[in-house]
Amino acid sequence: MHPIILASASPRRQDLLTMLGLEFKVIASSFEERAKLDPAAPPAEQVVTTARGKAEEVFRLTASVPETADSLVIGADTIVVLDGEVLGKPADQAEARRMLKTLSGRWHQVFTGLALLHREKTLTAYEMTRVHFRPLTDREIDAYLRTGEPMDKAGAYGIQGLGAIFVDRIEGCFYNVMGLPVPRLALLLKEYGINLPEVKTLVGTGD
Ligand SMILES: Cc1cn([C@H]2C[C@H](O)[C@@H](COP(=O)(O)OP(=O)(O)OP(=O)(O)O)O2)c(=O)[nH]c1=O
Repeated sequence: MHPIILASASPRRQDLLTMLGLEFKVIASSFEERAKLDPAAPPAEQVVTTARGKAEEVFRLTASVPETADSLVIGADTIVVLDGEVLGKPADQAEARRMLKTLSGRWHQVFTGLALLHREKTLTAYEMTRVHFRPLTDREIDAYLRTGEPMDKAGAYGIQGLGAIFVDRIEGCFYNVMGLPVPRLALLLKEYGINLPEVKTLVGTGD
């Protein structure tokens, strides 16, 4: 099995790969995320381009070293999109407050792009999840900001954390919002011969 390298500093992404029972190393990518992006490009293209950029930067390091030349490098990128506006990680509290106010009481989309780079094959994909926030009061937003949770997350919220109290509807993959579309990633990993444990259906197998 190819050694897996996660090109991400995101603790959520590390948690999700661990949840899948995968062994992997982490080499964070310092790829300049948004600098080179065409802001008019479709969100799916933006997250795939950025995920690929993150993975490529790490792949260049690992591919040139014999011990890691057979590695499979995984890059990911998550953005929140509302009315066509991309909400990345907030620059400061003021921007986080503005993001949460615009998300309040409305549907938005979360896109995560994936890039899997191996010397023999590169695969990319993206997933989109629709998330609805109930209306938020300014007091709730300020209290949430004081927790610090918004600051390292696209759209200034963490659905897997306290941000869960804002979400009253979701359509699509939950883990995609958190930063890794797990079902889609499992399908891509099969293309590299990495088959996550077969989950036997308990009904009707008899064993
Ligand atoms: C919407 C949402 C985003 N996020 C996180 C996932 C990502 O870590 C972050 C989006 O920023 P990213 O740029 O995708 O990732 P990152 O900077 O955290 O890590 P790296 O670039 O090294 O891979 O927002 C949540 O944890 N929960 C959520 O509900």
